[in-house]
Amino acid sequence: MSSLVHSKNKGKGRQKSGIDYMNDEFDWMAGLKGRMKAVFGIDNFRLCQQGVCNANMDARDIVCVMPTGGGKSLTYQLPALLTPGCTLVISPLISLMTDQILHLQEAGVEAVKLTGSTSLAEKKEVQARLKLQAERRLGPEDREIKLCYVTPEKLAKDNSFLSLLQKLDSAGKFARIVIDEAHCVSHLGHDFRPDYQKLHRLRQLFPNVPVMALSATCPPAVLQDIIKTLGLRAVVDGNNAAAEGTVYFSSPLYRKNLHYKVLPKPAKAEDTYKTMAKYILEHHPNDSGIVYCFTKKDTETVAEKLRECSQNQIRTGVYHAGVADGSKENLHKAWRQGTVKVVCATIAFGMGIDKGDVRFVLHHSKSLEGYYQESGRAGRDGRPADCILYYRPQDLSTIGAITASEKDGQSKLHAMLEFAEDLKECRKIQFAKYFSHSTETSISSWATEDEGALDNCAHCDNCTRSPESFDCKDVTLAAWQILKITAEVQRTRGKLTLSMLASLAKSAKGGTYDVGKGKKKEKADLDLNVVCGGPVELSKDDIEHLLVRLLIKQYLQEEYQQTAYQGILYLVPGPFSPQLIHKSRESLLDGRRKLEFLFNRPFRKAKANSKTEKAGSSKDPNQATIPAKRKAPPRTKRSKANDLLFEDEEDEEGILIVPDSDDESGSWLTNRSEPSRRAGKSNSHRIPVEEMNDDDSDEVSYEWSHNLRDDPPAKRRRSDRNKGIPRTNIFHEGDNEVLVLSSD
Ligand SMILES: Nc1ncnc2c1ncn2[C@@H]1O[C@H](COP(=O)(O)OP(=O)(O)OP(=O)(O)O)[C@@H](O)[C@H]1O
Repeated sequence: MSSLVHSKNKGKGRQKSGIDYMNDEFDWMAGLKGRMKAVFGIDNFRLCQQGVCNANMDARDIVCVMPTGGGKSLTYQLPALLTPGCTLVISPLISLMTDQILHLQEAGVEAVKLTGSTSLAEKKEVQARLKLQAERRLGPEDREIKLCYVTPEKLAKDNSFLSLLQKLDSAGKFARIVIDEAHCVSHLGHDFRPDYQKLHRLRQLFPNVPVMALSATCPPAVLQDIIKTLGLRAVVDGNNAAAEGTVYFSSPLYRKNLHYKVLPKPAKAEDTYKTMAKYILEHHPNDSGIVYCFTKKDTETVAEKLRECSQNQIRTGVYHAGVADGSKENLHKAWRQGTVKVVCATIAFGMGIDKGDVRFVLHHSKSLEGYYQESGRAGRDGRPADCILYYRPQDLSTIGAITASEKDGQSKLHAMLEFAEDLKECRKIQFAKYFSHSTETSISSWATEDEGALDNCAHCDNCTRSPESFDCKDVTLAAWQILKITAEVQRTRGKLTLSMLASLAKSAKGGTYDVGKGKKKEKADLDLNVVCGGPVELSKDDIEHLLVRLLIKQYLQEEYQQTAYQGILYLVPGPFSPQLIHKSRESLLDGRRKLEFLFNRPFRKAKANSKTEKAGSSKDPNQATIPAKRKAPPRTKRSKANDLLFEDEEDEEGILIVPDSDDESGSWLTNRSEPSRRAGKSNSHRIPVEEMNDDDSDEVSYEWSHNLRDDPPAKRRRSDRNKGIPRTNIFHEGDNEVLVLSSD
């Protein structure tokens, strides 16, 4: 063990079978709690913090997995104050360190950082202080450096710094090595960093200095990789730990105070800015928040537009990798002081950003991983916060083109679309299912002390959605028509984007579309009466949502084409298309087999209202987003068996019948016409699909009230025997039900 004098095994936490580090009877507990209150202003430990602090005080090697914003920092910062010597914290991002150090210095803790961009003078000063510490030559006025933050790159390259650490170790002044974001060690993790792999040297150089690895995401394979790379011993349970081994702690991944919602994204960018500004002014006029954007340019545009749309009431700032370091630090300060309220940022802003009172995070995400991760920046003080995902079906085309070349980009986008299209299943359960599948993290990680992983959260948009706000529609015929159209377009070597396909399917008789490429491009006619017996009798919004659902269910699939200027995503018949398309129109109508999805129920607004829309109109889907009261309705414990064992029914002829329980679609876009009005407009002539315009005199919108709703009647579905579609199984892991998603 470390040459430091630790209170090892002095406490009363040692049980017969092992040490229960969650116990509060350790000798150091009063000291920990006193400093926690005095320095950090925190009264009580949360999640597994107490156990981790105890194991830390006991000089154990530790792996701690806690959700983003859970409070990992306290688990090493607090013990560092009560342990002689300096704790080394390896952290991947300079913004992360800057933020942490600002906090610590404000609290009167001696914390420093050494990175590639540290000035020579500062570096010399820090090293001189550490040297004095190592040589035990600190004067009565000198204060020990308690926490020294470094980047892995710095550690890998700077041998003189390593030698200084060795001196500290020899003097018993090297308290601990903390590796933050430890999943970066593993090439199996989503954020592998080569310099993290070099950290294996630390155990060789400092065999007696305890190591602590922290992460918010650590599936079993990544955990094994971390243990191996860092040279740690096998893990032992923090509640019942053997005297040897790496003490392992984990906390539920679900944070109750985060309210997840998917909101409709208007078709036009200008309208999206207005929608966001309105949302902020109505629900969070004085709160801090983050708007995550895709590109650096977007961050600047959004920041400017939010200011503009709110007549400068929303004070915005910009953060992305291209912002100069000095400006970043200024932004951090302004944000923390509240002179900037809303940061418009790329994902570069986030890791380690520790501002407790972020009350909302707005996303336009391309993956559930991103949405979940970035949502973690909200509500770190434990108070309620909103995590909004803006979505519209056309995101498939725009985001799909961006992610087409990314590893797993398509499957991640599909998962995100499925999440966004879902009007019924609790968001927490959706996350739990998705992450247990995609990261092989046990689904029990989503259980809290009082709630099972598969219990409804009772406060997300789907849990609070009014049953009057959506309809279940039989779209068997519409789906058949769409597939007929795509088959015909494919036969003639044409291509249609989601928007073009929706317009074409909706046009009264048909339209034209492009066939061929470049100079050989020509127009082809498509007569809907001939191809599929007429136009699809759904609104264009509903058709767009239906297209996404058909894509998710593999009746359609994407075809990506890269031009000199841009990537374009087309929709073409998918692997399951033949199952539906070979039916005759008449046989679809016999009612025996149905394809049903949920759609948001539209309501009609008078045009005058839409133009002079007043803040607070309860009918506006973008306004009634927050339940009037945060009070969660009595938790409805769904029957897990009923909840989870939905399986796609497959009739004897092989058509998938999708029950409404989890295959729903919603139509959220505003400013669109209804079928009847649209039909009246374009009967007489054919127009190219790109030119079709669905503007109409009345505005159709959708109710967006999130009232308490009854649980949907559970339906059972048989297994989808088609390749690639996950199946669900449940078994028990301890007291928890474990859901396993597998593909045939
Ligand atoms: N026991 C507690 N009670 C109340 N607030 C706490 C507690 N522990 C930590 N916090 C606060 O929670 C916030 C998040 O803590 P922290 O930055 O350590 O999260 P984290 O787990 O490191 O998240 P990330 O993975 O994003 O870095 C901080 O503002 C911190 O002060």
